[in-house]
Amino acid sequence: MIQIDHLSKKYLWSRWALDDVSLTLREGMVGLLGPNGAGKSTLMRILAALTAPTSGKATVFGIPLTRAEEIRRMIGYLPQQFQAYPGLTGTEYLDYVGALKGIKDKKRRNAEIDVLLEQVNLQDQAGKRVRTYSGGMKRRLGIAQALLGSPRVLIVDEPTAGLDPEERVRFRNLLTRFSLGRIVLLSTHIVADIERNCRQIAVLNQGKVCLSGVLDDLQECGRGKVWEARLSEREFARLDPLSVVSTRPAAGGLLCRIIGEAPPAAADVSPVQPSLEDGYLALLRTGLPEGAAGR
Ligand SMILES: Nc1ncnc2c1ncn2[C@@H]1O[C@H](COP(=O)(O)OP(=O)(O)OP(=O)(O)O)[C@@H](O)[C@H]1O
Repeated sequence: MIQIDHLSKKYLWSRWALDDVSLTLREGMVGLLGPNGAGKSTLMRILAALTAPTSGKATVFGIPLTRAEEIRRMIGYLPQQFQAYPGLTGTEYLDYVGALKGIKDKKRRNAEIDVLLEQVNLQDQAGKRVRTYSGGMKRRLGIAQALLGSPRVLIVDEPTAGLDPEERVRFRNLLTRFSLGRIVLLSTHIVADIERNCRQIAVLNQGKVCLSGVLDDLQECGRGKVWEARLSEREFARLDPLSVVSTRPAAGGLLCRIIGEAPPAAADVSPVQPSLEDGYLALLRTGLPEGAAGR
């Protein structure tokens, strides 16, 4: 379990990147959602013992962040801007990381690297230098280095950025398998990345936790706030653009999915079931529904 108590972080010349964050993260996949600048990467770097908080504390399986070496040995981390040495081959790079992670036995290291290369679908490129890899291939190498050594906690910062749809699905399945009996903390601003496979989610906005719970809690945030309206171009022009989730052409104008506390002013409007993404957008735009506390 990861226990986070009143963590705050302020960078020099910046507003609070994290503002009194308290969360309990349990075994399984945990999705950390939030818009750009919400504080996701900052929270992850703090939990990986790479940045110190300004105030507050956290423990990872009972070990406080102040025991940084122990924390780092327990955690696999894929940063948002992952870089590997360009002159090494994929295998050489993983071998180097494996040695750093304390896998001393060369045979064991090689065996683990072979399995990982296959899991991230890099086995055919493993002998080539990293400088020749595409962005998606580098990302997959980053995922492999984070999984190396089977850490008890895996922290992956926007891991699917730059992956094609097929690799995205492969990666999601890999993480789900890996999360059995471990904590996998995955940050994203793409709701589809956390659909189905996350047991727990937390939503950050402007450094604060605005929801901690399960996927249904997020979907509930959209209840009574999602509308489908057939609009003329003139009606559409009067809408707040931020309230429109999607539009498609329809007879006599546009069919729009709209988020708002009240239905849009239009003749042809009906309420619709919120999707998970609607719930997320409604939460960011209109806040928690009345009486909701998350868990
Ligand atoms: N090294 C830094 N120095 C100063 N300010 C920083 C630094 N790193 C992050 N910030 C600021 O802290 C806030 C949170 O940034 P952070 O990168 O943690 O957000 P994020 O949710 O990961 O965003 P994104 O989804 O865009 O990656 C932002 O306002 C950002 O500008």
